[in-house]
Amino acid sequence: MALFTINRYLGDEEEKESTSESRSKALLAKLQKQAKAREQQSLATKEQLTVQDADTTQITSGKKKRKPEKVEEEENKQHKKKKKRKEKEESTEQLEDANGISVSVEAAEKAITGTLPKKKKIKDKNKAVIKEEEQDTNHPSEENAEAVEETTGDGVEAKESQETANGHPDPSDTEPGKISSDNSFQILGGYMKKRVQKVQRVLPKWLAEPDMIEKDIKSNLVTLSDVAGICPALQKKLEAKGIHSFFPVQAEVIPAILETVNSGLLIGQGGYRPRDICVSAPTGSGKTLAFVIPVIQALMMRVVCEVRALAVLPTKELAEQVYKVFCSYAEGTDLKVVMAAGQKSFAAEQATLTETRGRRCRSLADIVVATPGRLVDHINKNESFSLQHLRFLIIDEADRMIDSMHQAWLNQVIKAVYKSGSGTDTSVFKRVEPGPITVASLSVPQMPLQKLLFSATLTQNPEKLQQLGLHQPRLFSSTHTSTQNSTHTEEKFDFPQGLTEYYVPSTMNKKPLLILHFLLRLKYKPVLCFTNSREAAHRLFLLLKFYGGVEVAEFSSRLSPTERQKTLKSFEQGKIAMLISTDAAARGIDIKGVKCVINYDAPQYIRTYIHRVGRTARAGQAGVAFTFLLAIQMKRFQKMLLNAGSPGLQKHVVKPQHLSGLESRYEEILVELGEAIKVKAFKMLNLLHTSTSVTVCAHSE
Ligand SMILES: Nc1ncnc2c1ncn2[C@@H]1O[C@H](COP(=O)(O)OP(=O)(O)OP(=O)(O)O)[C@@H](O)[C@H]1O
Repeated sequence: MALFTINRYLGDEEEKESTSESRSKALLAKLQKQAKAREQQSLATKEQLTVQDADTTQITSGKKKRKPEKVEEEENKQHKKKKKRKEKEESTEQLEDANGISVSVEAAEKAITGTLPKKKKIKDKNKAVIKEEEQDTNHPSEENAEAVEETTGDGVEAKESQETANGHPDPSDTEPGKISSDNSFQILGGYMKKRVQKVQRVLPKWLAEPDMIEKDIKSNLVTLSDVAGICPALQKKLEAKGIHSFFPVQAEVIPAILETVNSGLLIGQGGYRPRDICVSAPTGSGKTLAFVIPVIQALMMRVVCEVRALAVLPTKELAEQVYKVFCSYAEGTDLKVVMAAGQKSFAAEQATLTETRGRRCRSLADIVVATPGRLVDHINKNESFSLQHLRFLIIDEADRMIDSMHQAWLNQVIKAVYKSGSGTDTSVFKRVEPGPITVASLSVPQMPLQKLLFSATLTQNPEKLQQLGLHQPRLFSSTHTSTQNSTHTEEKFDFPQGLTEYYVPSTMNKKPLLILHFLLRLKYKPVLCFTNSREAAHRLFLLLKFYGGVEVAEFSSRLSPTERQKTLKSFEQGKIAMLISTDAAARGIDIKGVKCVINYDAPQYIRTYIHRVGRTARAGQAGVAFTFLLAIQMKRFQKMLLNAGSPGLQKHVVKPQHLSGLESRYEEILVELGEAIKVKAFKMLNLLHTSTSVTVCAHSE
């Protein structure tokens, strides 16, 4: 007895037949029937074609009835012209034939192939009809001319072939804008201008629906004990440093990170890899503590010293700032924090990172704070530097760090993290670069690497974020981006609550007087003033220094890292009334007590603006920002701020009489400055000349 019966469906008729022979017979009969039907159909079509060719006038009149009067008139005019042209052509053709001087293309083709092309055959038939009619009437009517035109050419042929192929009329005949008054060719596209449909912006769910962070710091403080998971020792330390409650971003993000280490550092919650965390919160909202506290809390019970947390920042100054915060909270624990940002020589940094005794290397750091360049140097040149136990990768100023991805620093870090992934290691420290989840990949738990991203202007561009290779990211944000009706491409950002923004209409010549007015007459000190280039910062610094009256300093790449460090310290201590800086101090720098930011040169990009003005109004405090705008910059700047979600930009007009008192001294200063620059340039030239001649002498010796 057969175990299985396979039934094949062969149609209703076949189902009735039981034997295979009868089934195939039935199938054959069916196929024959179909073939016969098709034969008959094609015969009928041929007959129809002949009838149509013979009686073109009838078809034309039938078609004509369907056309509106205006179209008909237009067509008649066109056809009259064409008819005349055709008659002319035909007469020349006939003449040429009669004289035997020229041979037409069709005749040549016929001579070669023995047949005429299909289209030409129809055309010839029609020509014959015209000739007959001409013989009859000697004056062809407009109707006849139209009939000739309508039945000749591709229009009819295409229509017929379409009808026979599909069994439906050609839709191009019924579509407006596609009917050609001249059917000798077929128009494929319409003339109508169509509005291009805007593409709806669709964000991934994690970006579109973030965990919301309250914007108002002051009215949303959370007491330290209300945030779960922080040990009493750390709470004490916070209080000792004047932190009595957490800011909203800290109250949301700290528990979320601590939750991912509930089951220990080696595996994520429930054995799963923890989700990466992205935080987008305004400048000065306390993002640094939002990662420092949970990382210290998670690592403080560690037994072996290995690099478990790595914070990457774009500049030396920022790295140093974050390093100091880590150090202050790691104090009293076994944790060792090391900075690798190029402040010291490579060898000196290497000595603080690793130690080699005999053939054994060991890490001297639990937490490393680095800039991308130096980090890559240590990965490539320091063999003892290992990231194989890295648990947290913190990327601060994440949007800026994405822009520096061309340096491929992240790839190098990831490579170093999964370096030991040979597949033979079966310990819990085994690390294999995560791929698609399979039973095999889940069978051995491995220590996860979790990325923590922070920025005040985190990009919402999924394409850019994708470069970071995030794992099921979770976003904490104070701005909600609606996915509904969001066809615009502008990104919205959050501005600090205590910030008041002004623009000051100005001209190029008035800008130096304006800055003098703000510095000498208004009580906004200390002021942080931004220019768009280091040359501009230096010129302005010289001008204000020559003018005198207040202490000013410059901050740019013109200074060495040590000079910059000193300058920042003096500014923080209140020894400098105005710091003139390039965008080197625009991001992340936390200087307490900055009451006012002045954009001497208007920033070109919204992100630059947000970070610059974010140096004031920090930690829920109040602050003002002024931007000097030339008339030509006004419209674009206002639009840029409006699109970014600025709460309001106000106009601040400085009356000319306020500046007039400063003018005479300013003129004198310009002369003095010119002299000084000349002397300086002369000295520089002299110096250059001496050094060149010394070199030449040395070479000649
Ligand atoms: N809970 C808190 N209570 C009091 N002050 C705090 C608290 N948290 C942070 N601060 C202070 O707020 C200031 C700004 O914090 P932080 O530098 O972390 O801001 P940020 O969000 O990183 O800013 P930016 O985006 O500009 O880098 C710092 O001086 C910090 O000491």
